[in-house]
Amino acid sequence: MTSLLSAEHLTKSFGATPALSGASMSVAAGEIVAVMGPSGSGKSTLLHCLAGIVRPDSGVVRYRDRELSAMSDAGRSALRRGEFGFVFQFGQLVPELTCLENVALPLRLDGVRRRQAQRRAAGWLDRLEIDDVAGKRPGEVSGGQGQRVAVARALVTGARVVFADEPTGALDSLNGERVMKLFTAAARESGAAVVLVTHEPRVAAWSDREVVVRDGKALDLERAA
Ligand SMILES: Nc1ncnc2c1ncn2[C@@H]1O[C@H](COP(=O)(O)OP(=O)(O)OP(=O)(O)O)[C@@H](O)[C@H]1O
Repeated sequence: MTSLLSAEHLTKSFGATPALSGASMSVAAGEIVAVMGPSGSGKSTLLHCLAGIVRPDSGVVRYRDRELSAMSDAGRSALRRGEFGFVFQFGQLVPELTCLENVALPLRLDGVRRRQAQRRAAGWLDRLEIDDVAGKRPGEVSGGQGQRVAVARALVTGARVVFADEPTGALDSLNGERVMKLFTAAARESGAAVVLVTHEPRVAAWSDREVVVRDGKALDLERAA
């Protein structure tokens, strides 16, 4: 399978602490990949390098035909805005905006007119089964609803890759399952690839493939069917 996004032999240290020591992995278009491994093994650092947030000390990150590791900060920011979406453990929604406005925000930043942005945002809220929270602010909704808003916001611009770092880490298992079910269905429907960092096998079970990170190295595992 040709890869959409790949990391080859990444190394990254924070001071004297090595976070990555030769990590490689790849993601195909539309594929959902879970990145697993013990605490401190380098999962988040690998995700941040793949997403162009952190520049590795050595090694190559490629997205399509572009080498992220060789791009300027401005070039990587533009790529992130245009092609990538993000979901973190705590949704990181803008508290002053309604849920609908939060989902519409990336479109508004891209210059889409308010009415059209809100219409598209409403479609995503509907797809994630949270149209009832459209007019509420993030502080007025449950953790699971907030994470579904964050998923809608990550997908609304037509992102080709969504990076999710412990997206269900703050939820109980029932809500976590619900978020993963709707998240993976929405990503598959829009053809977005997902790179999902998680500790939890139940969350990883929603992926097509698992990559295990240990001591800063990544091991690609085929999912045992
Ligand atoms: N910004 C930073 N400054 C200093 N050290 C860091 C930084 N980010 C990560 N590290 C260190 O790099 C190593 C890998 O961290 P990373 O967060 O990538 O691991 P992780 O597998 O995602 O951990 P967890 O599952 O606990 O979130 C750890 O030893 C961590 O302490």
